[in-house]
Amino acid sequence: MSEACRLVFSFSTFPDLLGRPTVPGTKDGLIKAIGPADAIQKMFSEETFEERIDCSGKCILPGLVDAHTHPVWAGERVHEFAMKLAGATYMDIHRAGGGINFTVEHTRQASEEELFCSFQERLQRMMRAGTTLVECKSGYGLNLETELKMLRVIERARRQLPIGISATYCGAHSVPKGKTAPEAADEIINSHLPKLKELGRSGEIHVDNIDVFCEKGVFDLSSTRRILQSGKEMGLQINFHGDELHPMKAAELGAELGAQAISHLEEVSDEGIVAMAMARCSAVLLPTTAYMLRLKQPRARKMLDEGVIVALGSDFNPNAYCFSMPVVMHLACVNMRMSMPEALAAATINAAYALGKSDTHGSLEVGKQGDLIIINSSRWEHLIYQFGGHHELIEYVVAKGKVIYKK
Ligand SMILES: N=CN[C@@H](CCC(=O)O)C(=O)O
Ligand SMILES: [Zn+2]
Repeated sequence: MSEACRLVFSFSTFPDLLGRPTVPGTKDGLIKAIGPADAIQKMFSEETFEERIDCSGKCILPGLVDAHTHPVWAGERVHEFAMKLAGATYMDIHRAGGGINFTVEHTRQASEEELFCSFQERLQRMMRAGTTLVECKSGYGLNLETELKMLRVIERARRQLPIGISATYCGAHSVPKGKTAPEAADEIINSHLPKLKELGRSGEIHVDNIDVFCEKGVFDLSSTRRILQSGKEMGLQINFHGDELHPMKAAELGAELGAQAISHLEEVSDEGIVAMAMARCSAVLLPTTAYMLRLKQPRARKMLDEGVIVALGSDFNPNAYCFSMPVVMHLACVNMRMSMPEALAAATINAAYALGKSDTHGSLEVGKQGDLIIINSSRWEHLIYQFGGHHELIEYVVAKGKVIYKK
C-alpha cells in the first residue's frame, strides 16, 4: 500500500466531526478539528454552527474522488450495448463510425444549454453516490469550436455547482474524419492549445489536465508525445489514456514525460509498471470498462506490489454508463483483487493524487477541504460490500463543509 493510502485510515472512524463554525473568517469549508466527541465539544463550546449532525453508530469517510469521467455529451448509445452483448468489440464499433465518433456528431449539434443540463443531472447522480471531486474531460468535439463549448460547460459547472471538478482538455480523444493522427496532433498543438492558453490567461476557462487516447488506430506514440509535451509546456498536468486495448508503451512514455496519471493500463508492460512506480505516476484503473468490454483486467496487484499509486475512476461515458464509485470499488475488489482498504484509498486519497490535489482533498485531516460522506453503518466496508446498495447507505454528502446531499 502506498504512503498516501495509510493517511485515510488514521482519520476515518472518529465518532464526531464539526465543521463550519460561524465565527467570522472561518467559513472556509476546511476541516477545523478531528477527535473524540467530548474533546471536540470542549474545544468549540462557545461557538454556534449552521448544522450539527449526530454520527453516533455511523461512519464518516472522505468524500469519494472519481479520477476519470467523460460526462459532457449528447446522443444515446444504448444500442451499442446490445451490439457489444452480441459480440462486437469496442474497436469494431469505433471503426464502423460508432463509439466516440457517434457521440462527437451529436455533441457538435447540441447547444451549450442542452449539454449543461444533462451534465448537471449526471453530476447530481455522482454526488448522491458520494462523489465530491470528479475529473471531467472534453473530447467529444475534436474541433476547436466544440471542444471549447464542452470546456465552457465544465467551467460553468465548476463555478455553479458544489461538487469539485478537475477539468481535462481531451481534444485528442479520437482522430477527426479526414485527418491522420499526426495532422490532428498538429492542429491541436498549433491551434487548440494556444487558444486554451489565451482563455486560461483571461480567466474564462480553467483547464487542469491534458489527455490523449494513445491507442493503435487512434493516436500513435509519437503524436501522443508531441501533444502531451506541448500541454505540459503550457502548465497542464499530463493525465492520459494508455495501454488499454493494445500494448503501446504508454506507461513508459508517461513516466518519461512526468505524467501525473495514466488511465486504463489493461495492456501495460512489466517495464511500464516499474517506470510508473519510479516516476510516482499514478495508475487510474477503470473497472467498469474492463467489465463492460470484457477486457482482460488491469494488473492491479502487480502495480500495488511494485509501489504504483493506484487510483480508481468510474470512466462514466456513453460506453460505460456508471456514476457510482461504490460500485467501482466493489468491481475493483472482486475483479482486480484489491482489498477493501486498497479500494477505498484508490477512490479517495490516491484519486486525489491522480488529479494533483492530494494536499487538499482525499482524506480527513485538519486543514483539508471538508469533503466527506456519512454512511448509516458502523462498518465502512458495507459501502463496498453492498453491491449497488450505496443509495440506502449514504445518508449525507458534504462538500466544503456544506451538506450537498441528504437522504
Ligand atoms: N477509451 C477511450 N475513451 C473512453 C470511451 C469513450 C467512449 O467510448 O465514448 C474510455 O476511457 O473508456
Ligand atoms: Zn476515458
